Amino acid sequence: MDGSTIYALGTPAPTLVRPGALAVIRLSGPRAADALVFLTERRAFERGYSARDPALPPPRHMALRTILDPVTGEVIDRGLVVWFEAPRSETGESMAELHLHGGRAVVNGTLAAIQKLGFCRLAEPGEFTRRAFEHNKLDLTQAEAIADLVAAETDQQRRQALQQMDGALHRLYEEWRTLGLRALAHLEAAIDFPDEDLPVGIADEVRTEITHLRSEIAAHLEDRRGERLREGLSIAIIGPPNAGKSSLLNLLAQREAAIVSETAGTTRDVIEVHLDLGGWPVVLADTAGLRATSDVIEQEGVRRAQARAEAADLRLLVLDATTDWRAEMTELTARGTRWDPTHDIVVVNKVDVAPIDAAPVDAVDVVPLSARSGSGLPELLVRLQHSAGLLMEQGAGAPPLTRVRHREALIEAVAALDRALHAPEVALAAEDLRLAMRAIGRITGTVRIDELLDVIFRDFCIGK
Ligand SMILES: Nc1nc2c(c(=O)[nH]1)N(C=O)[C@@H](CNc1ccc(C(=O)N[C@@H](CCC(=O)O)C(=O)O)cc1)CN2
Ligand SMILES: Nc1nc2c(ncn2[C@@H]2O[C@H](COP(=O)(O)OP(=O)(O)OP(=O)(O)O)[C@@H](O)[C@H]2O)c(=O)[nH]1
Ligand SMILES: [Mg+2]
Repeated sequence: MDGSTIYALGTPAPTLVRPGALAVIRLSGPRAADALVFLTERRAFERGYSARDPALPPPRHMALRTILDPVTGEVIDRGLVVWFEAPRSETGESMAELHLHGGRAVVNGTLAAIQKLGFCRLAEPGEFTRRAFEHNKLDLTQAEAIADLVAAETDQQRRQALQQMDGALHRLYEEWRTLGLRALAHLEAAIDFPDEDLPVGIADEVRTEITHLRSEIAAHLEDRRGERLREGLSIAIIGPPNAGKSSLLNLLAQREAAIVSETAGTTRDVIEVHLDLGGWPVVLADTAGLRATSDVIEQEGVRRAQARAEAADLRLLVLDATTDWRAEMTELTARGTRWDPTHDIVVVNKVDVAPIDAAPVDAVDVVPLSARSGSGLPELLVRLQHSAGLLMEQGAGAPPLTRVRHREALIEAVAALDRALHAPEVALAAEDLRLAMRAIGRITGTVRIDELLDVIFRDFCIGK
């Protein structure tokens, strides 16, 4: 950190067409209070400023002030201001906030006025949060949770981000580090005070500790719910050509996202729409109808459809009630594509023209639907939410893994623990255990790597 005082607009930049009602500018750093006084008190420059200056409201109390250009004295706005005295602030530094009217001229005029002070600079993306990290207000998993909270589009994403912001992952990973460091201390004791009567290699009780730690981390790595929740549950709509897959996508998306036509083989590319399914974020993909074809472009479409069906968390098989859909269903669910009967769903479409008997087929439930009239949609939504819940629901247990960055570090930790368990010498086991703990420490930031911090905070928005 460079001891500078930084500033940024914390609300969206006002545009000509869309000014905000309000705009908030935040400052952080040793001269935040100076800036606030110089921006609100005409004679501050002349009389010399002190922390007792009446222009400065008591910490954490909002006050109404006239915002002035510090050089010309011109009035820019009349707004509310707050001062947070270090270390009781979001960043742990002295901070000031200006709550302004949201117009372009007001915001740009105030930003220019702050620049004119000569002792503040524009914040880089994520720099406020980074300073909070530097002042131990939060660890890296909590900083990442702030970015997730800002990006959260559904209730469930918000809940997960809040849990992580509250330190759930921080506590879990620090607990593992503590366990590992304890085992390491035992190993080091064995190196320092070798027991001549004992065989070389790690003692049984340390082995048990490491094995236990390894299995906890491995179980955490198995769990994909947290990542799914951040990225969205991937649902693939698949089925034979002309069954109404694109019609169903449009119905669920409530817009004409995909082209619908009576020609079989209309959809070739994968078409994605993002939905909020009762709090679960979903990426719904329409795909090309699955059939053997000599059309090269359609063949590529079928290949993409199959790849998406394979990769998806959940498949929605759409069949055409006016055809021999039972045979089609047996064929597609039994072979051809990946099929998971616990949460994948079969939809039989066009029941407006060909009503069906909705009894299960080969013990698989079918959902009758008319994408045209919308009948059957409520039942389908219930089924979809149920399946999403099965795939995503998190119990009261340990918090789930949420990021590839964490996953990669934990995979590295497990590999190092495995090496430690098989090490021929205690000293080598200790070194591997140390590497495992370093990998976990990188997740929380306890083990600090500057390049990593740059990468993490670069993805934040400016002003966060
Ligand atoms: N106006 C405004 N609203 C905002 C923010 C902000 O910076 N300004 N936030 C920006 O992220 C979020 C709130 N986050 C905050 C986190 C910590 C502190 C803070 O003052 N912490 C002190 C005191 C804690 C206490 O009194 O309990 C500290 O940690 O020492 C303030 C805001 C959302 N809303
Ligand atoms: N009667 C009736 N027709 C429907 C229904 N849903 C879709 N259709 C019609 O079926 C035809 C095919 O619909 P699409 O949604 O394009 O079918 P698709 O499965 O995406 O077809 P491909 O992209 O070619 O694989 C269109 O003419 C639709 O209007 C329905 O519920 N009832
Ligand atoms: Mg289609």
